[in-house]
Amino acid sequence: MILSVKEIRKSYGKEEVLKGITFEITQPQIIALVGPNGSGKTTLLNVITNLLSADTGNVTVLGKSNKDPNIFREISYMQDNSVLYDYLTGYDHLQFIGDVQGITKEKILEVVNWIGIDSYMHKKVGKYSLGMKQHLLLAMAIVNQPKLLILDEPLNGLDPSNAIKIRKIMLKLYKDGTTILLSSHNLDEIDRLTSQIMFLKDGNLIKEDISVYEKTCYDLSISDSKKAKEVLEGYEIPVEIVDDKLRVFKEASDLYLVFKELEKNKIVLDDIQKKVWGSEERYKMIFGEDS
Ligand SMILES: Nc1ncnc2c1ncn2[C@@H]1O[C@H](COP(=O)(O)OP(=O)(O)OP(=O)(O)O)[C@@H](O)[C@H]1O
Repeated sequence: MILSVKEIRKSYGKEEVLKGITFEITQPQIIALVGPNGSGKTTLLNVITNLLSADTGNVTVLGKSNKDPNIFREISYMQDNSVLYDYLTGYDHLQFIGDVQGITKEKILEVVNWIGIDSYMHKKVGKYSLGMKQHLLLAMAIVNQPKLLILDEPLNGLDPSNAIKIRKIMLKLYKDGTTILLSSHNLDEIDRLTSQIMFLKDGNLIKEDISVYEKTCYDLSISDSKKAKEVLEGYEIPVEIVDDKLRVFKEASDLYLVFKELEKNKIVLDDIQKKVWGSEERYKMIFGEDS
């Protein structure tokens, strides 16, 4: 078991932000935590890493309670840049982690090189751009070669080429066996990283593997969406009713069976629209178009 989160509840005053969050990560994977501003993503990540106490519930990380400080030898948490000290250099930050965790200078320099912060690691952080700070935070998070890497908005403030670079680094870490749990508002980047998404809505998690929806889908305007849904689900064709239309998650070449079944059941097809499907569409369905 990599991560087990059970029945976590957390309130600030009267506002209950997390209403009994439960999930498990059993296999190495990349998993994204997605939700509107203020939905509780940072609160949940802070509870998982024990920076914040939950009101009820418990968390175990790699078989140990998250209250055990030794877990930070095997996991890392990349928070926002408020954890950085302006008057220290990037290298000072890394060296401090190295000293606490017994990481060699060679290993630190290897990570510095890989993340590409060598040219400015001896400058004071107060002079860094937002993107430079994000790179340093990532270097600090991976220098201990964590088995579980938790990242709060790692792509925040990155231009497209740096977002691509950080994505490649995350994919390489995953390939080498690191499990990554990240929160992000950048749904396009998430689609390139993973299909495993946890949507945080009204204090509850909706956990989905969006790859089951395929990458394209078709919205069919038909005479009886409800009946068509029943019929097609009998053939294990993934469908959903959206605004009275029937959304079919199939490639064009597989639609023949759909049309055949509609005809057989005397369901009239008026219109068909192709849609490209990704986490953004799923987000809009869960939170509404305007969120
Ligand atoms: N220390 C605190 N005291 C009181 N309320 C807080 C505190 N921290 C967070 N909140 C409230 O809890 C809710 C969730 O905040 P949180 O920062 O976890 O959301 P988030 O999903 O990470 O938001 P964002 O996407 O904007 O970073 C918000 O309504 C916020 O105002």
